[in-house]
Amino acid sequence: MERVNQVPAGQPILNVSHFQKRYGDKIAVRDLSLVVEPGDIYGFIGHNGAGKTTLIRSIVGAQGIDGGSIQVAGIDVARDPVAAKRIMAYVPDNPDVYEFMTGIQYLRYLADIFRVPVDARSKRIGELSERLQISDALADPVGTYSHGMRQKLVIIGALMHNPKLLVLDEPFVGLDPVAAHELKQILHELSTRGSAVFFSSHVLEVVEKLCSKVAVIRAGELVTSGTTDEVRGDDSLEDIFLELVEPAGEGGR
Ligand SMILES: Nc1ncnc2c1ncn2[C@@H]1O[C@H](COP(=O)(O)OP(=O)(O)OP(=O)(O)O)[C@@H](O)[C@H]1O
Repeated sequence: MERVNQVPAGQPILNVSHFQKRYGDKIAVRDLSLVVEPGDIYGFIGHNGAGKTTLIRSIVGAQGIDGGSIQVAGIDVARDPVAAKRIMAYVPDNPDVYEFMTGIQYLRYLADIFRVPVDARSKRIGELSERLQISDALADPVGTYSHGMRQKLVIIGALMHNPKLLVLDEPFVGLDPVAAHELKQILHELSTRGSAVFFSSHVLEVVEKLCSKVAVIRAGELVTSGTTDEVRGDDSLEDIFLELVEPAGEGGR
């Protein structure tokens, strides 16, 4: 993967400002602000139902925004959704893929949507499918794939157009240890090329090791964010998480 077009100096890759989202009468996320810079690998953690998927779906434009704003490399996702989608990629928590396509058809389909030239797409598909050990299955229909194989396919598809911002919802769920290791390497490489990664996870050890920055959400509100070192201080991320998300006698769910 070549280096992505540079984001103008001083411009964050992701700027979430006073974001709010409601479902009916219920406010799922309120007044949430965070900034992701080029090169960041940003971990987003919180209890079940805290609001992680809600924010992620609004960042990638899979659902709307009820308050505040979200900008990707300076592009407002609500005002210019197509331009914003062109420079980011989304790996959802449930890798639902067109079952009637083969793996390679799905990847070529995505490459067409994102206008990836034929030589570049072949190179990326070859390299990534080898690394994630799925090359042999690319000729098979997606309907025959396991959950982990679909997850790998969706990850490769997300990397097809070399996104400036890669957003992943629980990306390590269902991946075997080799694939999880490769994915960590791939995310790291993406960040060193000037892109940014934002992902939710319940696997705090991975977040602690991989992420340069972390944010903790509790019941729809951000409780802390910053560099991983700042957030955890002298403790483990797990200790901090339990302290922030489950205060004594409350539980936070
Ligand atoms: N489509 C929806 N309609 C109504 N309520 C919803 C909808 N989607 C999410 N919610 C509610 O919004 C809140 C936040 O949900 P969200 O899926 O964002 O949490 P999460 O942090 O991703 O949880 P998990 O770790 O379990 O995936 C929850 O109370 C959930 O019940």
